[in-house]
Amino acid sequence: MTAAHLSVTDLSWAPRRGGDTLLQPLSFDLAPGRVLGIVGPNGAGKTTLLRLLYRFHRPVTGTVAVDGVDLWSLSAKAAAQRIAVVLQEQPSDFALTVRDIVALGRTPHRQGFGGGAGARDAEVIEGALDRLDLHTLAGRTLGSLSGGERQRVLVARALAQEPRLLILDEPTNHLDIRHQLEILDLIRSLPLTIVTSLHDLNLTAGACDEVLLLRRGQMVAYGAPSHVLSEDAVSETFRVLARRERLMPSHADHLTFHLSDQRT
Ligand SMILES: Nc1ncnc2c1ncn2[C@@H]1O[C@H](COP(=O)(O)OP(=O)(O)OP(=O)(O)O)[C@@H](O)[C@H]1O
Repeated sequence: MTAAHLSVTDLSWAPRRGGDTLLQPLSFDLAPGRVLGIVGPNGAGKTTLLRLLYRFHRPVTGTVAVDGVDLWSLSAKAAAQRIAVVLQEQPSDFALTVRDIVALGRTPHRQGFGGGAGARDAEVIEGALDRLDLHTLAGRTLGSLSGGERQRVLVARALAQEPRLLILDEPTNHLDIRHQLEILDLIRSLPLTIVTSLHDLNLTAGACDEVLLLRRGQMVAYGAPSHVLSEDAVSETFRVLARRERLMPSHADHLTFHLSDQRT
């Protein structure tokens, strides 16, 4: 696996040309192998930004470049050879087995319509099943799995795509705390560049190298978690009273939140 360099310049988006701009121009640079967490209140534009990064939305202004190549200069297939996505929506292929679903990740690498699966495909699929510890579930149908197991299958499918950039939309949604920690641990261990939206700010601080804070379609801050997730920035962006404490003996920072209007 090779990690991508992601470079975003003056990127903005509106549903229609001349319509309301839902994402104001923003720029950032993510070095290969880094994990970026995108955080912000409901409706801040997290999913919109991710959709621009995986070439679902075409920018109104600006560019998304992966290893120096503008995504919109690539075919959809060539983009899918570089970028894989794990979305919140569960697929409807409930009757397919886990191995079938993971094999779908090879689609962008197949030659022509109905191109056959080679020995290398089989090797990559087994590797992805191994990494997500899915061998015992490989023959089960997706519909028979728990939400956490399904999430692992979707990550395995994304890895079978052999991307350089992996994008995840709220990968911890619907997972219990153990599975949340496991999925974030896994994300950290992958030798890829990763962009993920997350709601839990403490998990974000623990799992990400960089954080991008969005509010009403605008980038409020970008950088190290300790810098971006300050009490003031979090309080203002989420309209709460945020307090940061240092936990002992780990020395990790931990945010707690209160409704500000409870004190007035
Ligand atoms: N295609 C669209 N047409 C019109 N409005 C849209 C479109 N896509 C998103 N929006 C609006 O843009 C805003 C940002 O939506 P987005 O889904 O990116 O937010 P989010 O930060 O991911 O929210 P959440 O945390 O609730 O998932 C919302 O107000 C949403 O209704």
